[in-house]
Amino acid sequence: MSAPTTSPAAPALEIRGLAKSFGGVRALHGIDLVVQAGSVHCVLGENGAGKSTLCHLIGGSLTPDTGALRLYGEPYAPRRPADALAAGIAMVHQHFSLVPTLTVHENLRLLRLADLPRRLARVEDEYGLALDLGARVADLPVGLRQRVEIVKALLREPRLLLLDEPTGVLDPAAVDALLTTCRRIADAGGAVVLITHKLGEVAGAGDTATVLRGGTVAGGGPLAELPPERLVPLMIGRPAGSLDPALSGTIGLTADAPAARTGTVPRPVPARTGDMNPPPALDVRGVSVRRADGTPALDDVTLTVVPGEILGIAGVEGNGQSELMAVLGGSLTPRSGTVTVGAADVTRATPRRRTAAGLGVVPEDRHHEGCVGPLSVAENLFLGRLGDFRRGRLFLDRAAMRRAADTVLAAHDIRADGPGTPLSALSGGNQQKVVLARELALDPLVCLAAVQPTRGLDVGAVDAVHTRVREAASRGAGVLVVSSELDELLALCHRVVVAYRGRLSEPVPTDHARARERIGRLMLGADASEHLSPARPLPQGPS
Ligand SMILES: Nc1ncnc2c1ncn2[C@@H]1O[C@H](COP(=O)(O)OP(=O)(O)OP(=O)(O)O)[C@@H](O)[C@H]1O
Repeated sequence: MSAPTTSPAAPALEIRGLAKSFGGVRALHGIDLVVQAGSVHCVLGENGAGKSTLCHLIGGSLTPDTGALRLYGEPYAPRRPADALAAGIAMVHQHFSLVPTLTVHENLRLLRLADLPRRLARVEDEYGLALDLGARVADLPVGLRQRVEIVKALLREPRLLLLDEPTGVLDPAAVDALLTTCRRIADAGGAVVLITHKLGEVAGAGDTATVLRGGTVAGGGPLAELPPERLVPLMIGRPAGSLDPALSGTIGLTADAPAARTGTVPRPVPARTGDMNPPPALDVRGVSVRRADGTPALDDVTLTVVPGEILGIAGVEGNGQSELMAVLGGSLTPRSGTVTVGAADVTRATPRRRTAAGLGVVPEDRHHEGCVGPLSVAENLFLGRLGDFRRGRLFLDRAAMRRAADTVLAAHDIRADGPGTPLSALSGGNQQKVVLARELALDPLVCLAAVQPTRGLDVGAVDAVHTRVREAASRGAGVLVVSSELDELLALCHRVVVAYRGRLSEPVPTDHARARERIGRLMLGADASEHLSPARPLPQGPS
C-alpha cells in the first residue's frame, strides 16, 4: 500500500450528495460518506441497498448523476476505471475478472506492471498471500481464485482498496487472512472500504461503518458505538431479535451457533421404517471422478439423503465438493457409480431430465451456470419450465408468466423493477434469490442440492432462506447443502458429512454435543481413517 501523497490530514475519501439512477430505479441518492486514512470502513446494507453501485461509482465504472468525491483532499471525478487506477484506487469485485484459460502468472502479467516479481514478493512478505503462479485459473477452487483477485489489487500498491463482498467464497481461514490484510493496510496508513453482510467481519476488522438502506444512508459511525443489535435494524428495518437465534453464528454475531440452535432444527422424517417408505431423495453410489492430472477428485463416494433430511457437506474447499456438485448438476459425468433422485437414475441425464426427476441444483458459480443474465427475471425464474406458459405451438403467454413471476418476486422479497427486468440489472443478492426461488419451486421437488445457498444474502434474506429450506424438507424433499461455513451447516442441517481428499466421512448428527469439534477434526483429516473407504458400509438415514 503506497503512502498518501496529498493533504495527509484530509480523509482518504469524502463523498457528498452522491446520486445514481438506472432508468426509473433510484439506486443511490443523497449519499454522504467519509473514509479516514488509516481505517477500514465497512459498508453494510440489505440486498439491493446500493452498495455495489457505490463501489462502481468510486471505482469509475459508473459515473454519478450528481454529487462530488474527494480523494485525499483532491477533487476526484473518475470517468472510467483507468482513472480510478491512476488515482491509486484498486477494487475487488463480487465477480471474478480473471481469464480462466490462462495461468495465474499470465493473468497477473496482463496488468502490465513494471517490476512484477518485486511486487509479488512484497505482497507475499507483507500479507502472507502466496500464489501458485503456474496453476491454470480454471483449475483453482473459487477461494484461491479470489486470493488471486486480491493479490492482483494489492500489486498495484493502491492507497484506497475497495472490496465488494470479498469473503463470500472464502473458507474461514482465508477470511481471517483477508481481514488481517485489511488491518495491515489500514495500520500502514492506507484505507479500505469493505462491503460485507457478515457482522462478525465488521466487528473483526472495521473501524467505522456506513449502513445503506433503499439507496440512502440509514446510519453509521464508529463501530465501537454500533454493536450488532444497532446495526441489524439499520440494515433490515427490524430488530436483531426478530431473526432466528440459530442464525447468529452464520452472520457472525457469535462464535458458537449450536447453543442457540438447540430446538430450532426440526427432526427429519424417519426413513426406512417399513415397506411403504419412499426411496431416498438422493442416492449417490460409488461415484468416482478423476481430475485432468489423473488424481482422484471423488473416490468411490457414496451418499444418501432421505426425504425430509437436510444433510450438509463440510470441508475445506478443494476436497471434491465442487466435483460432486458438478456430477449432480450434470456438467461432469463420473467414471463410475450412479446418481439416483427418487426412483430416477440421473447419472447421465440431461439438465431437463434432472429437473423432471425433481432435482433442484444451486451451483457454485451461479453467474455462469445458475442463470442467464441477459434474459428477464421472469424467464430466469421459469427457465426449463417455459412449456408451462406455452400458448399454441409457437407462442408464450407472457402475461401469465409475468403474473406468476410477480407472485414469486413478492413471496421471496426479490427487489427488481418488475419481472421483465434483465436479470443482470438485479443486485447480486437478488440474483441469488432468483436462482433459489426457481429451484425451490420445482414441482415435485425431490431433492435440492445447493452450494452456499445464502452466499451474498443479507441477514434478513438468510433467515428467510433457512426457513424455506426447512419448509421444503418438512414437505418431504431431501436437501443437500455444501458449505465452507460450519456455522451455517450446524444451524441448518440434521447431519453433516465431511469431504476430505475426495472421500466423505460418516454423518455427524448436528445435535450431538461435540458436533463442531468432531466435524472440525474431520475437516483437518485428523480422523482420516473414518472417511469411508470403498469397503465400508453405506451410511443409513436418520431414524
Ligand atoms: N445496471 C443496472 N441497471 C439497472 N438497475 C441496476 C443496475 N445496477 C444496479 N441496479 C439497481 O440498483 C439497486 C442497487 O443495486 P446494488 O447492486 O448496488 O445493490 P447492493 O446493495 O450491492 O446489493 P447486494 O447486497 O445484493 O449485492 C438495485 O435496485 C439494482 O437492481
